[in-house]
Amino acid sequence: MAPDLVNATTNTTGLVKAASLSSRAYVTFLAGTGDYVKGVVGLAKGLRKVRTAYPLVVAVLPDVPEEHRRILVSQGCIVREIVPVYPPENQTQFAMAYYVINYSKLRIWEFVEYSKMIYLDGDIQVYENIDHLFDMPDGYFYAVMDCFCEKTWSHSPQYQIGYCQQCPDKVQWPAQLGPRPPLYFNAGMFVYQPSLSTYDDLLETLKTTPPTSFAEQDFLNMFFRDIYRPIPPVYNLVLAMLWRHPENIELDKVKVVHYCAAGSKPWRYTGEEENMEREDIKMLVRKWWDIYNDESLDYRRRTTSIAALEGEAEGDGVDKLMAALSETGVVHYITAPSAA
Ligand SMILES: O=c1ccn([C@@H]2O[C@H](COP(=O)(O)OP(=O)(O)O)[C@@H](O)[C@H]2O)c(=O)[nH]1
Ligand SMILES: OC[C@H]1O[C@H](O[C@@H]2[C@@H](O)[C@H](O)[C@@H](O)[C@H](O)[C@@H]2O)[C@H](O)[C@@H](O)[C@H]1O
Ligand SMILES: [Mn+2]
Repeated sequence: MAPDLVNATTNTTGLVKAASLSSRAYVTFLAGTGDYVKGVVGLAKGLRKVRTAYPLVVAVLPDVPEEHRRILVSQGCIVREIVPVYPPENQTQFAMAYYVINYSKLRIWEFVEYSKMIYLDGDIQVYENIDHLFDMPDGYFYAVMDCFCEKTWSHSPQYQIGYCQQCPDKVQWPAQLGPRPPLYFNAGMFVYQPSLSTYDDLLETLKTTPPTSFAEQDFLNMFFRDIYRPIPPVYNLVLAMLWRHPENIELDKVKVVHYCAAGSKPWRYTGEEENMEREDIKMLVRKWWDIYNDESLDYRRRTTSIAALEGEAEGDGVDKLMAALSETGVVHYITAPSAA
């Protein structure tokens, strides 16, 4: 029988109590056979560097190759295959053609073994611990407000009149365009609660919602409009903010960087696209690579096998074993396979 991994904590009476799986986790999404897997490896190592208490779940589409899945498991990720989600038949011109696969992100509402999750795009890096976001009040959808000033928004009325929610007083929203758009979040990072009823509602609603330029990001903004609560941009720096709204950003306070500006994906960075020659962009790309290349951040499963502990506790029975266990606090131990 294959050994099974358990997390165990020793409580005050020293009894080893198999802890239920932590009901919180980070989650990201990986599709395709390309190089986004580097983004996810970087994210896994970055979360380890900031010593998060929670695992990283990776929702993978069926087209993600076995080799990529193995790499993610070797970096301590929990790999979960999901079935793709497609929007209803449409002639929509997505801002980026590949955005159509991003609707598959909706599957993460089905991960109900977790009570709360923080979703992070694979092109995001976490530079300071953000575990405290899990403690925010339940019942809301937390995310950072987006910016409408990049060319990717040129289809929108906001862009055409020069309105952006990041500076709502710069260009007044004209009454003839109807009510000002509700606050709009970037869907590269959000705090949410998995729920089967919400999941079913999302998929049902999707069937009758005409797709729009920003695909699942637009859809999620519409769906969660009533419970969306903005959180500060330090939790998801949409890079364009650096040149569109520098007055709203204090770079040295940023905890999470979202490499979503054209040409900013660190693993594809050439520095040729607009704004990519900026010193702050070069510094952020270097920071990403420093973590990606840091072998000390690679995952090492601490396997204190029972056999090894029993060796230490030989002749002293279970209490010595408990003592050995409790010294190390939480241990990942592999139960020795049965002799049979
Ligand atoms: O070929 C792809 C494209 C996208 N993604 C995932 O979908 C997310 C959203 O896409 P992207 O970040 O490129 O959108 P952006 O934030 O740049 O608009 C990525 O971060 C990845 O997690 C992926 O795995 N493979
Ligand atoms: O599928 C739609 C995507 O829309 C968003 O990306 C956009 C958006 O942020 C624009 O505002 C920016 O101008 C643009 O650069 C950026 O790519 C999310 O980051 C991504 O996760 C995903 O939801
Ligand atoms: Mn992204």
